[in-house]
Amino acid sequence: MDLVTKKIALLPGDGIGPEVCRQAVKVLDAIAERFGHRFEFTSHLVGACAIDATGNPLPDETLAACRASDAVLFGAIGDPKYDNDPSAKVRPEQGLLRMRKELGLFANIRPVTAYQALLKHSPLKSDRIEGTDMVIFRELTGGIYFGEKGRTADGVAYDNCTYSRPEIERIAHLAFQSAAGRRQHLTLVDKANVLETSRLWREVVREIAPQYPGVTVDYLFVDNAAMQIITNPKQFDVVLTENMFGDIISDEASVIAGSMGLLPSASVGAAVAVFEPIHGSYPQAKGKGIANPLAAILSAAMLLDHLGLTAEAELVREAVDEALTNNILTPELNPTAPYTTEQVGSYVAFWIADSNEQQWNAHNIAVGVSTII
Ligand SMILES: NC(=O)C1=CN([C@@H]2O[C@H](COP(=O)(O)OP(=O)(O)OC[C@H]3O[C@@H](n4cnc5c(N)ncnc54)[C@H](O)[C@@H]3O)[C@@H](O)[C@H]2O)C=CC1
Ligand SMILES: CC(C)CC(=O)C(=O)O
Ligand SMILES: [Mg+2]
Repeated sequence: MDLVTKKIALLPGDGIGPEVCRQAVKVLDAIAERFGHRFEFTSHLVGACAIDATGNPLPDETLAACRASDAVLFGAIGDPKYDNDPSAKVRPEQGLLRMRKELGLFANIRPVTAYQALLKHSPLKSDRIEGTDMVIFRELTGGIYFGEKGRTADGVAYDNCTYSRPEIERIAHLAFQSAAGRRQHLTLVDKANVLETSRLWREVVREIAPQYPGVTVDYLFVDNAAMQIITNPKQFDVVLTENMFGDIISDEASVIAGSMGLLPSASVGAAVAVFEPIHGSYPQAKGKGIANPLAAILSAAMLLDHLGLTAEAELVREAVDEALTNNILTPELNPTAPYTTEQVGSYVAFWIADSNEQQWNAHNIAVGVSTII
């Protein structure tokens, strides 16, 4: 692979967003150093910090910077002062939703893996989850999150859910293509026994299926899917679903990996792609050094894949596996001998920088290297 120069827009956001983003940048810097690439980072406001500074959760400058970049790395947005004020008209989440809409990020791809080294930490039985390897394709710019919403004169609240054929078709094709390159199995999760939008999803997916003759298609109601994802996750390969169902079942699926701090995602569409952990701003953890940075780091690996840097992405994943295997884990996974957000990031970065030299003691590296890198 030739050496590359890439512009990466960083949108760290709120809460733990900046802490986990910092670790992902450290890891990308280690990749650049090792392979001779150049990643040019610029940082921009989004979410509550953007409201505080400008009154707008997605300033024009931020959107322009995303459009001018080769890729975007996003942390998380959200702040309790808005979560606890239902009457707030301007909210951090509007920044994230508008960014997705403006950049046309119609597909959010969320891989879920049961890591061998973490099976023992899972609240789920190992034999149920061992070998799980699924990817959730969540529609990201339609459905109830984007429908007309409001209150009527007599105080009734409403959120409309709409989907058009083209909105379903474009993500369904991506999901089918993914399934065709994996285990040839696609499950559409919907609520077609009740919702008209879900019936349209089934109709469209049924029409498209013959274009992918090798792929077996299953249809599952979302309530049933929520149960089966936990009790029998190995049956799933590619899961295709609408915006809100995908949001909910992917948080649930993070229990299979072991933590919300482990699930990365890629949001893709027509133009620039955004890479973001699936978790939120976890405000209770802000500044405490307890947030798991691996979801952000694995999102950076997806970013590398997207840029065509597959060997580099693979090295990041190897380094993460190494951290998991050596118990270099934040407290939600390792409460008795936890490492900090920064130590976990440093361990991964150090392993990338020096993975041919594996003589060192894992603990010393994680503790010592944080002052070096
Ligand atoms: N993409 C985004 O920016 C998202 C933003 N939000 C916003 O985040 C704020 C907090 O929302 P919550 O519902 O509490 O969701 P959250 O994802 O921030 O946290 C939920 C729970 O997941 C765990 N968790 C999350 N990230 C973790 C990490 N990196 N390491 C270890 N454990 C982790 C913690 O137990 C936490 O209590 C809200 O303002 C919400 O609107 C929520 C989800 C996504
Ligand atoms: C603002 C929310 C839709 C964010 C969220 O929960 C997510 O994208 O997973
Ligand atoms: Mg969510």
